[in-house]
Amino acid sequence: MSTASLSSTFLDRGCFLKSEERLSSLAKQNGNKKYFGRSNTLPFKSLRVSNSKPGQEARVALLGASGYTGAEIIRLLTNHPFFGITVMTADRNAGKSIESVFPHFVTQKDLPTLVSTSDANFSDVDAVFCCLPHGTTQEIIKGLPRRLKIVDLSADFRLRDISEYEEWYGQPHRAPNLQEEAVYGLTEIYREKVRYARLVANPGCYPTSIQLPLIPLIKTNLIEHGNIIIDSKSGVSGAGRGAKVSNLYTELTEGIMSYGVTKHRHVPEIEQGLSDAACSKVTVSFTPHLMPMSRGMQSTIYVQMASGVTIEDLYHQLKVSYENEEFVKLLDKGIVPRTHDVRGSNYCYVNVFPDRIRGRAIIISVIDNLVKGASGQALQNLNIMMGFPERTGLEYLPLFP
Ligand SMILES: NC(=O)C1=CN([C@@H]2O[C@H](COP(=O)(O)OP(=O)(O)OC[C@H]3O[C@@H](n4cnc5c(N)ncnc54)[C@H](OP(=O)(O)O)[C@@H]3O)[C@@H](O)[C@H]2O)C=CC1
Ligand SMILES: CC(=O)N[C@@H](CCC(=O)OP(=O)(O)O)C(=O)O
Repeated sequence: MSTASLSSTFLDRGCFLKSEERLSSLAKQNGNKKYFGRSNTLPFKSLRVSNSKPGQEARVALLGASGYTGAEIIRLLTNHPFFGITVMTADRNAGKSIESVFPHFVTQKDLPTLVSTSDANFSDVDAVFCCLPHGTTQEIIKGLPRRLKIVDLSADFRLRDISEYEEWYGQPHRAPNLQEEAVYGLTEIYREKVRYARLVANPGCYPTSIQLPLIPLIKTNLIEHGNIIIDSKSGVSGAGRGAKVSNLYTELTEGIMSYGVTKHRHVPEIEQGLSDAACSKVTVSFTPHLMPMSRGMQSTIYVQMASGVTIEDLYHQLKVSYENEEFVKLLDKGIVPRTHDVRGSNYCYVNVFPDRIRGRAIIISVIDNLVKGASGQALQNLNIMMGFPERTGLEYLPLFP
């Protein structure tokens, strides 16, 4: 596909802000291949594209670079032609080089040394990925210069209702004014709001895997709103890199563990998104499980179809909703989505199956919790906020097996 035809595809889809001339010149600088067209770059192959020197296009600060989602953003940005990382922060690991924390970055010699967040200098920064634990993030983001575009991966700005945040997260909200301007970054659903946002609250991994298939079906009244049962499973990287007894190999291997039963903090986030789609309050039964795998997430969702609706209607609606989307794929009928098939990629694979109980359907959705469930979607959002094509730096095929 030519540069011109690809860029007009982006224009048609409303995913593109730069002028054609600028795109062509940027494409030329990159040998016309890293940025345009589909790359077959293998996941985990660490490449630094020729013009991605820090400062050349957009300068990024990465807060929480020594955590799992921070590392995943570094990996994705090594293949991004327009972002350079100028600041990286850590807490216990402040003062270290990134390769001493993550030896898989040994080839990335031009990454900055980790500093503590309080020592970070934002004068050479245009945008921030905030990969810090929830609860610490509001204070830190409140202190950042207002000219910065921010994508926050924590849960601190996801719930519009401050009292709901305080109830589910057990602490006062420390930046209620910023909450008002935060845009919820489930990209495929809120793309136009993301485009003009200064602060994006990146969705949780479970809510991403659940809302992507359910929102189109709820919006079109194809499923009952009062009878949604969600069973989700996550790889252990979803819990972060911090040491916890419950994440020890011995506690996890050869077993499955339900947790947060009846009270997981993603419930209000899921219900907020589904209620918005329904224009009325939607409640769900949701149980997450920890699986003995490092990354990957599956949500199996049991729904009651509305009166007169068939499985064909559900399939057709998902097809129509996502046929022009790069990162959400409805599989062919009968094909079961597997976490293996999206590993290391920004894809969400979905399918819908008729239950043997008349009138019910089973939806299966898979993502990589660290990519579409966190860092990949965060980059997708920042690309849009900065006017770069949405899939830049995200064109990784899944790593299989
Ligand atoms: N893991 C996942 O799949 C997903 C995670 N998220 C969210 O993204 C955020 C980051 O998650 P993840 O990368 O997994 O977490 P990690 O625990 O792996 O990393 C946390 C990072 O924050 C730093 N940090 C910890 N405490 C503080 C503090 N008080 N002040 C400043 N920095 C601090 C850590 O530094 P150091 O290591 O040096 O101590 C580390 O760099 C969390 O809010 C998480 O809930 C969202 C979706 C999915
Ligand atoms: C396996 C595991 O522990 N997963 C995390 C969710 C990861 C995520 O999406 O977290 P945030 O909402 O904080 O961004 C959990 O259940 O709390």
